[in-house]
Amino acid sequence: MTNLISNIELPHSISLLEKMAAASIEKGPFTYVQSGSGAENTLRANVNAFEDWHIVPKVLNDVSIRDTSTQVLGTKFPSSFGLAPVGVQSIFHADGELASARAAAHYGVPFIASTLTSYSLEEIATALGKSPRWFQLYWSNDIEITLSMVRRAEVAGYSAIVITLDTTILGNRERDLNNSYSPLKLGKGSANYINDPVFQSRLGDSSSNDQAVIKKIVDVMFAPALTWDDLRTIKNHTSLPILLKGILHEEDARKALHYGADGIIVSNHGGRQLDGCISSLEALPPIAEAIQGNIPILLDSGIRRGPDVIKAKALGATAVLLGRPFVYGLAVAGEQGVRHVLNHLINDIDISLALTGLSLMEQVNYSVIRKK
Ligand SMILES: Cc1cc2nc3c(=O)[nH]c(=O)nc-3n(C[C@H](O)[C@H](O)[C@H](O)COP(=O)(O)O)c2cc1C
Ligand SMILES: O=C(O)C(=O)c1ccccc1
Repeated sequence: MTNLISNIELPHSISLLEKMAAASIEKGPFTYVQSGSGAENTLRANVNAFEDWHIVPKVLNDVSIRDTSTQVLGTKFPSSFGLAPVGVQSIFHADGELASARAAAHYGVPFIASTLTSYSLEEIATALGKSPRWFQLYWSNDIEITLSMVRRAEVAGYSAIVITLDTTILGNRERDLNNSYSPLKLGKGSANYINDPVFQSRLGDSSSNDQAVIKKIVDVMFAPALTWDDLRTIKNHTSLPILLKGILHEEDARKALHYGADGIIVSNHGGRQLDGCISSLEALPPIAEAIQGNIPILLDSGIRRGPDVIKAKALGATAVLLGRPFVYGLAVAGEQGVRHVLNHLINDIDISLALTGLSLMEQVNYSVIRKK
């Protein structure tokens, strides 16, 4: 790995940073973060969807003092965005999630730790100190492993569980297949399993055989047989709020309400799962209509700049999550690179709010946006 760790000036646009990341790390991991599934139609649609909406700014509103924050289930999002769960971050930088967690903590930006991390959820919690954190659960087909991870997340101070539902199986990522690149098979997303007492108890004699451990993780990590009724199990075993990630259909938004979800995340996994599926921003308005303000709605997939956050808020999102951009910062310069990306977006969001003619993010609504 050849991360550029120096005092060089980092660029103030994500597309330039993406190019630097491509030059900083090997082709396999770079393609892993950049690519989407199939023809990458949804990957492109996620970004392009923001061009279908225009902000209609207002003037003479005294925007001298501003507040871009929002609250989601008792967690403060200082700039209305948090970091999306991204697994296997040690393929981008040796410090992996510890670097991105420290950068998030520096700005008080909420961090969502994936199940498939390179460092354990406890190590990530230590890197975060008192900074806000949620745990993203890949519900295992072994329910005891699932519940064990939820218990560990509670103990380590995670204040919500995000259950990702769009990954019943992995999407068809052609460019990764062409590179024969699979971080999981390299054992890069194993930390939460090998540190789990229930998972360990499942290993028996094979606990010292790395390949056997990886195979066991791959065997248990997803649960394609899951149904809505299974959500009751988790609600019976934790008092933490539950958010459902990967909702795109308004009927599912209604079901989420019916089954007692505390929040939803409108997401297509950054165009990495079903290619050809709807962009997150296009999916948002009917979902906001179905939810009627009953529970918070987060959105990810395609957020790159401050105006994107204004548009998502105007169409009904409470807050948004950032995926690839912070990973590009991580690949280029570790914690400092992630800090750079966060600082840049924090400023861009503040500037965008002021120039929309509003002083509070909570004032952003449908009246400041128009469809092209
Ligand atoms: C390298 C990479 C790894 C990811 N790993 C996970 C994961 O472990 N769990 C999860 O729920 N989503 C995962 N995602 C999806 C993100 O949480 C998020 O939905 C997506 O990146 C948002 O789109 P954006 O990259 O356009 O911002 C991953 C995304 C990337 C790029
Ligand atoms: O790549 C992903 O989108 C993802 O969710 C993931 C993360 C780590 C390992 C395997 C899949």
